[in-house]
Order: sequence, then structure tokens, then C-alpha cells
Amino acid sequence: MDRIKIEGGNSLNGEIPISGAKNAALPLMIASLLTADRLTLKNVPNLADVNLLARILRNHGVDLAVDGKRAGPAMHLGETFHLTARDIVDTTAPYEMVSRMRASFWVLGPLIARMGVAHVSLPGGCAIGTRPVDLHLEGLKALGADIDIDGGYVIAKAPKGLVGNRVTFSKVSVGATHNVLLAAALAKGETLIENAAREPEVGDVAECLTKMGVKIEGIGSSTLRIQGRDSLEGAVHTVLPDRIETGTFALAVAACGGDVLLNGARRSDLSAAFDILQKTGTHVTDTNEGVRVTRNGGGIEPVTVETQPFPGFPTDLQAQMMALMTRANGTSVIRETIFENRFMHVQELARLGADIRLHGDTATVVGVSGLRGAPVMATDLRASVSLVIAGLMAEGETVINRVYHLDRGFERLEEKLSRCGANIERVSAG
Ligand SMILES: CC(=O)N[C@H]1[C@@H](OP(=O)(O)OP(=O)(O)OC[C@H]2O[C@@H](n3ccc(=O)[nH]c3=O)[C@H](O)[C@@H]2O)O[C@H](CO)[C@@H](O)[C@@H]1O
Ligand SMILES: C=C(OP(=O)(O)O)C(=O)O
Repeated sequence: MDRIKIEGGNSLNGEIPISGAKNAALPLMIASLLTADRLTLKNVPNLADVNLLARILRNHGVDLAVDGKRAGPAMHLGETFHLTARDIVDTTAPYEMVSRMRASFWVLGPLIARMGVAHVSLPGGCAIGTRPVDLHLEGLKALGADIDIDGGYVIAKAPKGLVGNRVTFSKVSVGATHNVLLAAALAKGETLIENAAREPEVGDVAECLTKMGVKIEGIGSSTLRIQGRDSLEGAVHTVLPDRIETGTFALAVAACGGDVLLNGARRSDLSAAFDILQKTGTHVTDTNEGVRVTRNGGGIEPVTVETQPFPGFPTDLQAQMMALMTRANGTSVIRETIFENRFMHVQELARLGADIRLHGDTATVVGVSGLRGAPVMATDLRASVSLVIAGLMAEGETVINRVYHLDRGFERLEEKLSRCGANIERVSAG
């Protein structure tokens, strides 16, 4: 198993290209199931999750051609995927694959909408809470799907097709919004989704669906009005930049000090996080090429943070913010309101000398004057990268084990950081 070795203490200076967003690329790839025509996606990041979803889609009969493996400095432009689901040959999404990645469960809506039947394993994903799928199932039932659960599989049927309806979510869910939005694109008539997730990745999928011929009002708001179609066309769409990768590198610069241009980043997708980052004493400026983050000399000020659905502070940056706060000049309070078990990084950060106390959904982080390198264990995707940030700040060597979690969501992380001066390398298992 690969490990990541970091010798902390260096500042970060230079440019980091921001890749296409994992959490948009995945549902966009799934949207290919809705049409017999070709869907071309540009700026797809090369990640373990993308490759796993490609296998799942191929299993359903999607033909995938990849081009754009660029060498050299333009590599960050990502790959171009051409996906064609002319015939869906298998409507089962098997446990072995779906249990390894949350987003693969979102094939459910498109498969029932197009084929009238789907057998999809209950999902897995990062172990950050119980992560039920009741909202997904209620939404699809409202569109007329008949749903049973048997042997760990959701068995959904709608032999006469789905019919548009009003779906009011009792809680904001990114995944349930994707599932219902994708299904509604091929449902008869109008679907109204209320209390929809407003995350930019949902907006990106809705934009792509409009290119495929679906009329959608309210993109970017919590009310989506979708006019379904009997069939959809192909389209060409570019995946939006990854705001979580953006926020992670911004927090790394805040942690290490330095001056880095996050090339291609969009500040508007991350306003809440950048506002808080500025309160820590880090400067954030917009440029034509992206977002520039600088912290020179001054200390790290403590902050109070509460995770919220978009446009609030993202839960996917909570662990990284906590890593930064371990070195703040005082006590910070971080409350996690989205997932009940997203604190696995706390005990690993403690190995490096962090002083963090947990009380229910709230962590109190008492800033320490220094961290010291140690061997640590990656437990989930964003927790792993919080250990990278802590390792970059720590004195001496930190070795992060189980880095396969990182490879799910960060493209060429070591390369991007080492080009900016970090002393970080991957040690292959051999
Ligand atoms: C692949 C992807 O895009 N994953 C993201 C997605 O996950 P995911 O789509 O799984 O997260 P949700 O937005 O659905 O979850 C939000 C909350 O709703 C709850 N819930 C969700 C569905 C449901 O049927 N019932 C229910 O109670 C969850 O347990 C959680 O407490 O959004 C999360 C919240 O921004 C991010 O952390 C994940 O990175
Ligand atoms: C939690 C995440 O992924 P998943 O929903 O696939 O577990 C994430 O991207 O931070």
C-alpha cells in the first residue's frame, strides 16, 4: 500500500492548477445514461472514483472513449470523456462496485427513468456517518417508481415510465437532488424539486441537462422546475473547477505561509470558506487566472466555523480547517452539522501534537505552538488531506498510511504541492 512522506516546515509559493470537480464529474458521467447520443465531458479529473464509475457505467453498456491525456504543463486541463449509452445492456449496479463509492448510487434515477427498471446496491462512500438514502427513495417514489429493498439492493420499477411531480425534501441532500433531477429529465411532464441542494455541482449537472434538451428553471436556487422529455440529445460540457480542491490548497497555504495562485479556481463557489480564511489572517484576492492566496509572517487567528449546505461553509473542508486551527493563536470552535461522524481525523491530528476536544458535534481546538511529525492513518478522503496539511506544518517527518483514500479525490496531490516547495513524496509499496 502506498504511503505519503512529508518533511514539514516549508512555505508554499507558485501556482497550483485546479482540476475538474470530482463531485460534478461523477453525476455528469451518470447523465450519459439518459441519452442514446454521445455526451462529451471536458476537464474530467483523473481520480480513482472517476475510474471506478467508468467501470460501473461500462457494465451498464456505456461506451467510453477518453482523449486528452496531455503531457507537460497543460496536463491539468484534464481528460475529455466521450460517453455513449446507445443500449443499456444491464440495469444492475452491483454491490462490489457501488459499496465502494457513494455517487454510484445515483445511477438509480436515470436507469429507472430510461429503462423502467433498476437493481442498485445500497451505497458505500466515506465512513462519515450513517448516510441513509430515504430522501432519494421518497423522491423517486413521488415520480411513480415502485421501490423495494431486498438483499441489500434497491429494486425499482416503473414499467410505464416516470411521471413528473412535486418533490419537497425534508432535508437538503446533494445526492437525493442529483438522483431526482436526473430522473425528472426523462419523466413525463413537470417536476418541482423544493428544498433542493444549491451546491455548484448540482447547478453544473442542471446546466448540462439543459444542453441535452431539458428545460430547467431555478438553477442555483433551492427550487428547481424541470420539464421532462421523452428522449434527450447528446451535448458537450466542461466540468467546473473543484471548489474542495481549491479550498484545500488555500488552507494549505494559510497553514504553511507563502503565496500561491490557484489557477482556474472560482472564488464565488467558495465565498463562505474564503471569508473565514480571511479572518484567520490569510489574504485572498481574485485574479484573471484564478484566486491568489497569501500569508506572510503573521500568525493564524482562531475562528468559529459551522458546516452548512451551500452557500455555507462546506463539510468537505471541515477537517482541513481543523488542521489549520491546530496552530492558531488561541482557541477555535468547529461545529459539524452535516455528518454525525466526521471527526475521524481528530485522533490522528492528536498524534502530531494537536490539542482537540470533542463534545458531540463540536470540536474545540486549542492552538499549539508547534506540531511534530509522526506516522498517521488516513481514514477517509478529506480527513486524509487534513493530515497532509498538518504534516506540512509539523516539524520533522510525517508518514501517512492508507493513501488510497486520497487518490479517490485529489489528482496528483504530491506533484502539485512539491512544485510549490513542499517536501512531500509518495512511497510506493513496491
Ligand atoms: C459524491 C458527492 O458529491 N458527495 C458529497 C455529497 O454527499 P451526499 O450526497 O451523500 O450527501 P447529502 O447531501 O446527501 O447528505 C447531507 C445529509 O443528509 C442526510 N441524508 C442524505 C440523504 C438521504 O436520503 N437521507 C439523509 O438523511 C445525510 O446523512 C447527511 O446528514 O454531499 C455531501 C454534503 O455536501 C458532501 O460531503 C459529499 O462530498
Ligand atoms: C465524502 C465525500 O465523498 P463521498 O460522498 O463519495 O463519500 C467527499 O467527496 O468528500
